[in-house]
Amino acid sequence: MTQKSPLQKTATSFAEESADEPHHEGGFRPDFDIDLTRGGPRYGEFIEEVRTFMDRVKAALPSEELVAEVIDELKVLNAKLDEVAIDEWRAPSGGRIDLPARGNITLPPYEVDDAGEEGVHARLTFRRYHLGGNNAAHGGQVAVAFDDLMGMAGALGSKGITRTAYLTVNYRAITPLDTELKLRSWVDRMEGRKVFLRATLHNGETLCAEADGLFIKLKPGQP
Ligand SMILES: CCCCCCCCCCCC(=O)SCCNC(=O)CCNC(=O)[C@H](O)C(C)(C)COP(=O)(O)OP(=O)(O)OC[C@H]1O[C@@H](n2cnc3c(N)ncnc32)[C@H](O)[C@@H]1OP(=O)(O)O
Repeated sequence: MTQKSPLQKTATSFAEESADEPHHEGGFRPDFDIDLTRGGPRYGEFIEEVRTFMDRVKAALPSEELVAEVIDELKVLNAKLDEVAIDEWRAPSGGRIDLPARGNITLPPYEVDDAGEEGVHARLTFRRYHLGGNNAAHGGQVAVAFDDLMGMAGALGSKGITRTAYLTVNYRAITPLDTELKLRSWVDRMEGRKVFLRATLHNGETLCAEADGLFIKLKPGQP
């Protein structure tokens, strides 16, 4: 890979700065610049197909026969993937920071435009599998996006590994599906291990939701 994304650049410098600290076996480990070749060059395409599958499942009215057929095919695929299951630290899903949402299938697919101590700017699109009702994103999915991208801003802003203590989301307007939205998250202030964060989610000029959260910097070894 010749060009690094903003998140890769920041994660690399974060990992370098953390290199002298005691190895952290708890929380989220700071070794972000790990092998981005895991899963191979088509891993992102694989994750995208999984997301498309979830969209199709959410939208489908399948016949009894089609349900049976899909079950049989899924059983074959699940058995193949079960053979290559590995621990969370080495699985590419969630660790491929070169891919949308780090290749994590449970996150709404986002692209980070800018990430650093000042905060994170990302674009994300909720889609059919995130449906709450009437073409709007499920509020829990909005909270997932805030949690992850505020956690990222918290980690980069505090140069530490943080966990969410509380997260308050205010839903201001419908969050549409299949629309590119902008999420911004930033550290508001820090008090010792307490990292207070804020975030906004916009559809153009419309504020869809905003959040404030407290993330706690973990002590070495803390789960
Ligand atoms: C580059 C790639 C990046 C990649 C970035 C990837 C980002 C992923 C982000 C995902 C983040 C998550 O979802 S994390 C998963 C969801 N969260 C969790 O499971 C956390 C569960 N809770 C816990 O583990 C714990 O309660 C902690 C760690 C949050 C805090 O425990 P602790 O470490 O023992 O700290 P504790 O002494 O209790 O509290 C420290 C201070 O915070 C205050 N405090 C603690 N909790 C609260 C609270 N809910 N509300 C108010 N205040 C609180 C205390 O009063 C105290 O204040 P004072 O007396 O000092 O004033």
